[in-house]
Amino acid sequence: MFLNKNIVLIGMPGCGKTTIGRLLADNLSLPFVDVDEYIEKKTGKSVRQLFSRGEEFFREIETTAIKEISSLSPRVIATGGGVVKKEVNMDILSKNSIIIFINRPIEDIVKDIDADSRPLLKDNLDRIYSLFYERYPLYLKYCDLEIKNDIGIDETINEILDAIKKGYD
Ligand SMILES: Nc1ncnc2c1ncn2[C@@H]1O[C@H](COP(=O)(O)OP(=O)(O)OP(=O)(O)O)[C@@H](O)[C@H]1O
Ligand SMILES: O=C(O)C1=C[C@@H](O)[C@@H](O)[C@H](O)C1
Ligand SMILES: [Mg+2]
Repeated sequence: MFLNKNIVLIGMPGCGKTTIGRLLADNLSLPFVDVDEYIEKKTGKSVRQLFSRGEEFFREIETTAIKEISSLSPRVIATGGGVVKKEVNMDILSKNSIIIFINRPIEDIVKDIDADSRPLLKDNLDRIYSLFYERYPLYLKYCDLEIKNDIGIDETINEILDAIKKGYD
């Protein structure tokens, strides 16, 4: 399949963006970029270290990273869970791309998630529910395609590939 657009994955922390993104990129023979990993490589600091200087500090770096990454296409881009908090991020990402919301049941996310490595959830895993209620409408608003990740990873990837082939509507 020939694609000249970026595929951008959005969704809650732990919904499967990185895992699915890597496999999808392999399948489509496209480069894969994970925004959190790009930021860590570029700054030489962990997301947790950057967050310790305040969320706003991290969000500025995130927006710059998104500008840099989306100027190169086509590729598969896995975003950080909070990317939808700034409209400017989504304006940049929506250019020449298919935005896919990976919708994984919150109960499955809670089972898997390593809260200690996540600045917004550390010491308060319950916060994931409030993040979910805040962000769910934003993920829906900004996506071109919503894909449920409620069975296996391979099934989810096949659904994405089918939807892209069919023109995703
Ligand atoms: N459908 C699924 N079945 C089983 N395990 C899954 C499924 N989807 C995701 N996972 C697992 O959930 C964990 C979180 O996935 P992943 O790290 O890809 O999420 P993410 O959206 O990139 O999270 P983050 O916001 O931390 O970047 C991984 O261990 C992954 O293997
Ligand atoms: O959900 C969030 O707001 C975040 C998710 C991670 O991917 C990181 O981008 C960071 O920890 C913030
Ligand atoms: Mg990830």
